[in-house]
Amino acid sequence: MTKPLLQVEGVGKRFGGFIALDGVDLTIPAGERVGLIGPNGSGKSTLVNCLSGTLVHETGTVRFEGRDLAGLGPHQRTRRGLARSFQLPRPFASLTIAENIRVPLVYAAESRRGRRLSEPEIAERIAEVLGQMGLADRARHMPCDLTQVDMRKLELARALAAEPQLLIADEAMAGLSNSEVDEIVALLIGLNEAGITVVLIEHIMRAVMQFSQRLVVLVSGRKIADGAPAEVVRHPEVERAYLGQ
Ligand SMILES: Nc1ncnc2c1ncn2[C@@H]1O[C@H](COP(=O)(O)OP(=O)(O)OP(=O)(O)O)[C@@H](O)[C@H]1O
Repeated sequence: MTKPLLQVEGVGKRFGGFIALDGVDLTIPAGERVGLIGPNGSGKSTLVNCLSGTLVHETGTVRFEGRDLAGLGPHQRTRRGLARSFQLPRPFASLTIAENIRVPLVYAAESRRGRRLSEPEIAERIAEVLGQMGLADRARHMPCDLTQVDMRKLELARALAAEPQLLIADEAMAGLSNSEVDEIVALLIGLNEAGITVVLIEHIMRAVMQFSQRLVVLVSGRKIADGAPAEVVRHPEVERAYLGQ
């Protein structure tokens, strides 16, 4: 069996008396494309925040490449190879698209590679990331000039610039047209084929089914299904959660 890249065991998180995550277990082998779904408020973003270090969970462990991430903040986790993109893109508004890529590149990728990158290497890598995300002709633009779909691509590009092994894409497609959704799905599949393990959190089921090799379902902070997408969507508890029966 492929060695797990991410191992989540018994992760629990409360907000006051409210249980947002209730003992979630999740193992993700390197190379997989995983969809994480669940109704609104089921705990998806809370789980991602616990994995990426923006929230501290009260119970359980998160291991990445076998190492416990307890005590590590978001930036340290990014440097270890776990990157995420945000539901609401947060580019540096006063920097060009290329400069927006440069920041995580210098901060995280240099640390991951264990050496400083030369200016030509940085320029080459920025061009590569922008090319991968279909933003090559936007390098000198400002974020405010981008369309919504290009803004989503920039958000993914910034995560990608850190050269992650695991990319968690949190609702990268909300509000996009069908063809734009297809474009983002194709980009994410491309990243996976280039060797990055990708977890997609998404409400657009067509995109989830197109993308996922495996589907994980959270309901009320509990994992209720985990397996082949076609089987998981037929799971009675999943149908109940989505149809509200
Ligand atoms: N900082 C917080 N303080 C209090 N409650 C919170 C906080 N963050 C999340 N919650 C609650 O925890 C529950 C899970 O929220 P979460 O955002 O993880 O759900 P989600 O599955 O990502 O939802 P959505 O699909 O709508 O983004 C919700 O009931 C939410 O109101």
